[in-house]
Amino acid sequence: MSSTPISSPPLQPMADATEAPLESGSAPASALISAPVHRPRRLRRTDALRRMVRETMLTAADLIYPLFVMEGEGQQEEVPSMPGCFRYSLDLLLDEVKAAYDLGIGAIALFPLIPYHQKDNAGTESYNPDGLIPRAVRAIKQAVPQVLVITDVALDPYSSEGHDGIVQDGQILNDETVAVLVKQALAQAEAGADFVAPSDMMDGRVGAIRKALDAEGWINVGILAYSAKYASAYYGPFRDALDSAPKFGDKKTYQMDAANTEEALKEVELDIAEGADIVMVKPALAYLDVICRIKQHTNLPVAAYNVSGEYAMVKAAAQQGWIDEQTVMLETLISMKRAGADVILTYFAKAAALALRERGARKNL
Ligand SMILES: NCc1[nH]cc(CCC(=O)O)c1CC(=O)O
Ligand SMILES: [Mg+2]
Repeated sequence: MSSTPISSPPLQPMADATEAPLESGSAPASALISAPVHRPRRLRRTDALRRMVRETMLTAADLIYPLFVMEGEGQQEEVPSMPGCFRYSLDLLLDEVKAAYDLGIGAIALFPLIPYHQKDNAGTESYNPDGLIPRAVRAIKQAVPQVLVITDVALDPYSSEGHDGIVQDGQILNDETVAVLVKQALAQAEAGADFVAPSDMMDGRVGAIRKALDAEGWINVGILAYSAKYASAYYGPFRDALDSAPKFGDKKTYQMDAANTEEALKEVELDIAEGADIVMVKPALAYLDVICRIKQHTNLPVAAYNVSGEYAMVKAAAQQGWIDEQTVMLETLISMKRAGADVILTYFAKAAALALRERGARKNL
């Protein structure tokens, strides 16, 4: 192709490359190029204009901050595969919750590191009323009463097998597990949890938990259901954090196949019928289409879990100097909101809230 010379206007000094002058050119110089009727670039000309027509917003109030808690005092341990992410002993956890709340993050989700000697096949420790999670919930509710406390309902951190259910002959028992999950949820409600979040993917657990909560008078304790939770390799760093990797096999007989969407809609429908208040898709980034479909399918708030492996990928690339961490983080989170998520669980919660504060409501991206 021969290059047609196009005369351009003389270069003007420009203060900010992201702002274009009102008159950036003359009429097309060549008869070969006809002037377009529509010029979408008009709406991208200045920052104020871009902000005005921006379709999606991310705010700290959208975020849930997942936190790892462990026994001890005055201790925090960085998770090696999640730089910048720590397991906290209870006292230090309170400082982290306060710091997050002060940044405008209204909700936290708790996950426990359980010492191996407290683990067994039935996850008995999961419903100990004086266990690590009930103690953490009480302490947080005392120190920062306004923060919404969400507790994870699943056996894996408590399971000697590293599975989300009771194991028998290499199988994960469903109904027997649900009976334990119900006890776990009740212990958490008793401790003061605002929401319980079953992440186990046993069938029928949302209905069983709702029924038990209501029977015990916890009518205002909500259920954030991990409805479409996929069997994903993106959970690796989380399992490092809690030392909860399966001791045998994988989780494919209860978590979903990565290739399925219709099944996600079915899972969501069931959880809604069973009494879920919020439905969740997990992981988020590789499943934006699923978030989008579910958002169109229900009027309930939809949550997305920006999981540990998604966090680790961004951190690792940023540490290499290959990407700009803050901008990629915000771009990633906004993609989840754009797909239809109302709420995002993310290990970036504090960093994102800080970045939004720094950049100001003015920018967002
Ligand atoms: N009930 C288990 C649970 N709850 C949350 C996560 C993963 C979260 C993350 O990767 O950030 C997992 C891991 C798993 O299913 O093995
Ligand atoms: Mg289900």
